[in-house]
Amino acid sequence: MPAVEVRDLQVRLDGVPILTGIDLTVRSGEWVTVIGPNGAGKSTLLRAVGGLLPAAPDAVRLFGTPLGTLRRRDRARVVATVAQSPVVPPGMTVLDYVLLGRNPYIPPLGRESAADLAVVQEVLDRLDLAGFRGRELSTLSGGERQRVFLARALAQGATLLLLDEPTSALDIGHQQEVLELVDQLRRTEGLTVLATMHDLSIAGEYADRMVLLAEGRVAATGTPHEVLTEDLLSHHYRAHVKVIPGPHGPFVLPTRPHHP
Ligand SMILES: Nc1ncnc2c1ncn2[C@@H]1O[C@H](COP(=O)(O)OP(=O)(O)OP(=O)(O)O)[C@@H](O)[C@H]1O
Repeated sequence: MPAVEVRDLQVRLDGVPILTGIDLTVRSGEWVTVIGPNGAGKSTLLRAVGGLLPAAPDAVRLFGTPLGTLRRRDRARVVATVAQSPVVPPGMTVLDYVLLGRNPYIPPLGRESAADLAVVQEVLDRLDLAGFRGRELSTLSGGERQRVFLARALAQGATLLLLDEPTSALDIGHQQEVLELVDQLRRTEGLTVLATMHDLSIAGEYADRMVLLAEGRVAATGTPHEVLTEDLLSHHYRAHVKVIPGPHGPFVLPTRPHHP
C-alpha cells in the first residue's frame, strides 16, 4: 500500500488556484523530492499532504486512509512535517521544543514519560544537538535551529516525513550529516520521505524519484536522470544549466548565458 496517494488534488487559497489536478504516489520506504521554481506550489503540496490545509482532504490518502478521516493526534503519529519557517513559541528551550514532538503520545493533561525523554535525548545526540538542550531557540544560529526543527519531527516517531527545504540554512557538512541521517532512518526504520529542495544536485543524489512542479501542475516525474535534464530545467526555471553525470545522480551546474 502506498504511503502517500494524491489524486486530482486542487488547492485554491483566497480564491487563487495554487495546485491543479495533482496526482502523486509515494511508495512506502521511498524518497521522493519535489522540485520547481519559486511559487510553483511545492510547500503548498507538502502542507496539503500533511493535513495542514483544509483543502480537499479526500484527495489525499496516507497508508490507505483518507486524510480527512484521521484525527489530529492519529495523524501526528503517521506524518511529521518540517516546515520552512515553523512558528516558535517565545522563550522556549531546545529540549522543550523537541519534546513537543512527543505530544501525540502523552495522555491529555499528562506529562512526558521517561521513555519520551529518552527518545528526545537520542534524537538530540544523533543530530549533534545535545549541547544545546537548555538554550533558547531564539539564541541559535539559523542552521542550528533548522536541525532542532528536524529533531522535533524525528522525535514524533512518524513513518512519513515531510521535509520542506530541510537543508537550506545548513553548511555542506551539516547538509550531508542531516540527509545521510534521514536516509539511514529510511533504510533502518522504514521511513518514507517526501521533500522539497532547491539544490537540484543534492536533491538528485538522495531521491529515488523526483516530481517537477511548475505553475501548480506536475510538469515531469521520474528518476533523477529523467527529471534533471537540461531541456526540462531550462524550460521551467528559465535558467542556463549544464547537467553532467555523477555517481549518485546528475549534477546540475548553473552556467552564465553567452553574451555576443
Ligand atoms: N493565501 C494565499 N493567497 C494567494 N496566494 C497564495 C497564498 N498562499 C500562497 N500563495 C501563492 O501560492 C503560490 C505557491 O506557493 P508555495 O509556497 O507553495 O510555492 P513554493 O513552490 O514552495 O515556492 P518557494 O520555492 O518560493 O518556496 C505562490 O505564488 C504564493 O504566492
